[in-house]
Amino acid sequence: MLPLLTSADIRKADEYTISHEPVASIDLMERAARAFVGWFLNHFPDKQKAIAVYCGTGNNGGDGLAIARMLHQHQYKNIYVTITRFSDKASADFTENLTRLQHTDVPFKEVNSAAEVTAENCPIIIDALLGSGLNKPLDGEYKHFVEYLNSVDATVVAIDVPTGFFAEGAIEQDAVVLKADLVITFQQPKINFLLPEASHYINCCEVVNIGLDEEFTRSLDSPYQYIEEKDIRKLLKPRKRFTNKGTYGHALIIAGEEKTMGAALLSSAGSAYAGAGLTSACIPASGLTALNSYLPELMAVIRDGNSLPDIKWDKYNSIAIGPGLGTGENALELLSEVLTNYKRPIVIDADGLNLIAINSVLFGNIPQGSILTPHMKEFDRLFGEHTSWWDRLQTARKQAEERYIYIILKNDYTITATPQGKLYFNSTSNAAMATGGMGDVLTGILASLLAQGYSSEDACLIGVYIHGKAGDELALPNRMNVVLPGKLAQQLPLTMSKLTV
Ligand SMILES: NC(=O)C1=CN([C@@H]2O[C@H](COP(=O)(O)OP(=O)(O)OC[C@H]3O[C@@H](n4cnc5c(N)ncnc54)[C@H](O)[C@@H]3O)[C@@H](O)[C@H]2O)[C@@H](O)CC1
Ligand SMILES: Nc1ncnc2c1ncn2[C@@H]1O[C@H](COP(=O)(O)OP(=O)(O)O)[C@@H](O)[C@H]1O
Ligand SMILES: [K+]
Repeated sequence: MLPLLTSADIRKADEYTISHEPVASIDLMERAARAFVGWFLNHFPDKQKAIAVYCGTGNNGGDGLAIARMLHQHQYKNIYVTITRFSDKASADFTENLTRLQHTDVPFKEVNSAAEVTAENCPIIIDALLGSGLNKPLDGEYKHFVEYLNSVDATVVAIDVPTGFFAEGAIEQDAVVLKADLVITFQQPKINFLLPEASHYINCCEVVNIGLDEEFTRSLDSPYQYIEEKDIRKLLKPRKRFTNKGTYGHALIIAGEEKTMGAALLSSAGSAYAGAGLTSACIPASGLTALNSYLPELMAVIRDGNSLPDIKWDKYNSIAIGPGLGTGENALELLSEVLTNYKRPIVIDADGLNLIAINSVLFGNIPQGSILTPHMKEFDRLFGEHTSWWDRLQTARKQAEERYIYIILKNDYTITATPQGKLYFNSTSNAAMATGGMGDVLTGILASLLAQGYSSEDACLIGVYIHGKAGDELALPNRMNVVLPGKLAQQLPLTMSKLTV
C-alpha cells in the first residue's frame, strides 16, 4: 500500500529524510534530478533536439537547473534555460544550482516579465516553473507566461507537478495550468493526478523514487492510500483441498427487468466466476430461459408480477441488489424487504442506489458494513451535486464514516471510502472497460467475495482490483479497444489464480 501524501506531508517527509537519513537538502534535490534524468534519457534519446528548460526560483526551478546541468553532462547539445525572476524570492537550493549551472557552458537567461520571453522554437519544453509549492491559482506574470507556453507547439515534460496544477484540493474548472504531455513526478503520484480532472492537464505520468523515508511516510497514516498487487496477494485466499461448494457461500443477486435482463445475467456471472459456491439470481419469470441458457450453473428465484418473491433470507451468505432492477413500485418494495429482513452487509448498485436517492429514509435501514457502488452520477444523485472530484472524495469519506458503510466510487482509479475514514485508490483497469454492464460484473464479484467470507473491506479492495486486473489482462496485451463485461467475468478465475500463487 503506497501512502499518497498531501504536499504538506511530502514536505514533512522531505525534512524527515534530510535530517534522519541524513542527506543534505541540496543532495536530495540532486537525487531527484538524477531520477528525472534517468527516465528522460531512455525516452528522449535524440541528443540533438533542442530543449527549453523554464525554471522558477523555488525548489522546482532548482530541480530544473540541476536537470539542465545533468542533461548537458549526458551530451544533450541544445539546452536553453530561461529563469523567471517574477519575484525577489529564491530558495537556497535554487541559488546553489544556479551557481553550479554557471560553471557549465549551458546558456541561460533571466526574464522579469512574461513580455520579455522570446520564442525558443524548441520541440521539447521542460517545465520547472512551479511544483508542489503552488499556493494560489496562477495570475499575473505566471498566468501570462503559462498561457503563452500552452500556445507553443512542443512536447511538455513537467518536473514533479505541472505548473499551476494543485497536487490536492478542488480543481477550478477554468484553472490555468501548463499542460503536460508527460509528468515525471517524485516518490508518489500526487492525489489529484488520480482524479478525472487531471485528464485536461496531464497526458501521462511516471513516478520516480527519490528515497524518502518509507517508515516515516507510513507513520503519517494518510487517509489516501494506493493499492498495489502485493496488498491483494496478502488478502486473497487460495481455494483449499477438501472444500466443497458450501465452503464458498451462496450469493443472491436481485436484478434485472424484462428489458434489462442482461444486467442480472452479467452480475450473476460475476458472482459465479469470482468463486461463490452457489449463485442465485432473483429475476422476473421472463428471464428464466435466458438465465439457463447463458449460464446453467446459476439458480433462479422467480419474481412473478406484482407479488414479492419468497426469499429464504438465511439461505444466503450475501445479497446484491440493483443492476437493471428499475425504480418502479415493485423494485422499491423489494429493496425495502431486503433492508428490513437481511441483517448482514449487502451490495447496492445502480437502481438500488437510485431508489435510495429518491427515498432517502431507506438510508437508515442499510445494514452496517454494506457496500454501495455508485458511478459519478449515481453518487451525486445520492449525496448531492459536486463540482469537483476532490469534493466528492471528502463527501464519500464523511458518509462512509457516518453511516458505517463502504462506498466504491467508480472511475479510472476507483476509490473505496471506508467507515474508518480511509480512501483506497485502485491501480488496475483501463478505458477498454468503459462499456455498459461493466459495473454489473463488479457488483456480482463483490457479492461473491462477501459470500465467500471476506470482510466488507477486503471484498471491496479485492473485488475492485481483480475486476480491473481482468480487464487489463484482456485489453492491454491484445491492444483491445473494448472488453465486453461477459468476457471479463470469464477471465476472473485465471486472474484470481495468478494472484494466489
Ligand atoms: N527537499 C525538497 O523539498 C525537495 C523538493 N523538490 C522540488 O521542490 C518542489 C517544491 O518546491 P518549493 O516548495 O520551493 O515550491 P515551488 O518551486 O513549487 O514554488 C516556489 C514558490 O513559488 C511561490 N508560488 C506558489 N504559488 C505561486 C503562484 N501561483 N504564483 C507565483 N508564485 C507562487 C511560493 O512562494 C513557492 O514557495 C517540488 O515540486 C519538487 O520539484 C525536489 O527537489 C525533491 C526534494
Ligand atoms: N475509462 C475507464 N478506465 C478504467 N475503468 C473504467 C473506465 N470506464 C469504466 N471503467 C470501469 O467500469 C465499470 C463501469 O461501471 P458502471 O458505470 O456502473 O457500468 P454499468 O452501469 O454499465 O454496469 C467501473 O468499475 C469502472 O471502474
Ligand atoms: K513543474
